Amino acid sequence: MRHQFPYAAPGQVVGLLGGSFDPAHAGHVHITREALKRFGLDQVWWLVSPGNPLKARGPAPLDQRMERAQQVMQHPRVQVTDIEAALGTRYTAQTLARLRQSYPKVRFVWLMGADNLAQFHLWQDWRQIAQTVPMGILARPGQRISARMSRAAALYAPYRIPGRYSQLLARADAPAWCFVNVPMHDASSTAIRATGGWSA
Ligand SMILES: Nc1ncnc2c1ncn2[C@@H]1O[C@H](COP(=O)(O)OP(=O)(O)OP(=O)(O)O)[C@@H](O)[C@H]1O
Ligand SMILES: O=C(O)c1ccc[n+]([C@@H]2O[C@H](COP(=O)([O-])O)[C@@H](O)[C@H]2O)c1
Repeated sequence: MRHQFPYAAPGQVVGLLGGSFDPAHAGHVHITREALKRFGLDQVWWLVSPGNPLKARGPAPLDQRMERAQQVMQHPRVQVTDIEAALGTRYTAQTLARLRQSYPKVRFVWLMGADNLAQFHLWQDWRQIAQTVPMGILARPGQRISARMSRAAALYAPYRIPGRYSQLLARADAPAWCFVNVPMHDASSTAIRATGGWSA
């Protein structure tokens, strides 16, 4: 398997969008483009996961998900990577620790959809993640309330940057997070799998 470690210049701000991408879809592309703009990011790297530790069902093979993701996401400032397979990490806290070691002069921002903020307190070392990297949260249909009411949102409420100041997130010291009410896109991998979308 070919592993890819992208280049980032010292001082650049890189958004990380981790996901199963099983398969990648227009919703992923939409939030990536919005994140680049709203958080003033230099780049976004997709981290195509070897397998979400909280999902019982294994995803499609990584090579297949990488290939589809590369077809779907084409933008000069976005890289589709299998960094976690290369590092041998599955837990985000471990991935972030390794990336910060490998790219000491790069600022990372963790990106996720609102559904993942709602579940964030179930992740391994979630407080450590929140205290290490700024987090940019993007609206997702049906998830606004559960995200805002979540345990992580409550614990880190004093550190929330209002959406209208989203450009400040990347340069803020963690903990810092920002929920942006971007126009919503209702694509989901579950819906695509249910309609046999992998064969499309
Ligand atoms: N339509 C969308 N709007 C906002 N965020 C999204 C959207 N689709 C995916 N995301 C976010 O992108 C990241 C990767 O998502 P993932 O690959 O799990 O896709 P998914 O559509 O949520 O998949 P599944 O339905 O299998 O759970 C997650 O942070 C998720 O919240
Ligand atoms: O580290 C964890 O405990 C953890 C638990 C659940 C999900 N994640 C990460 O969250 C990202 C989104 O996962 P998914 O399956 O919802 O696309 C992906 O990078 C996963 O590795 C991480």
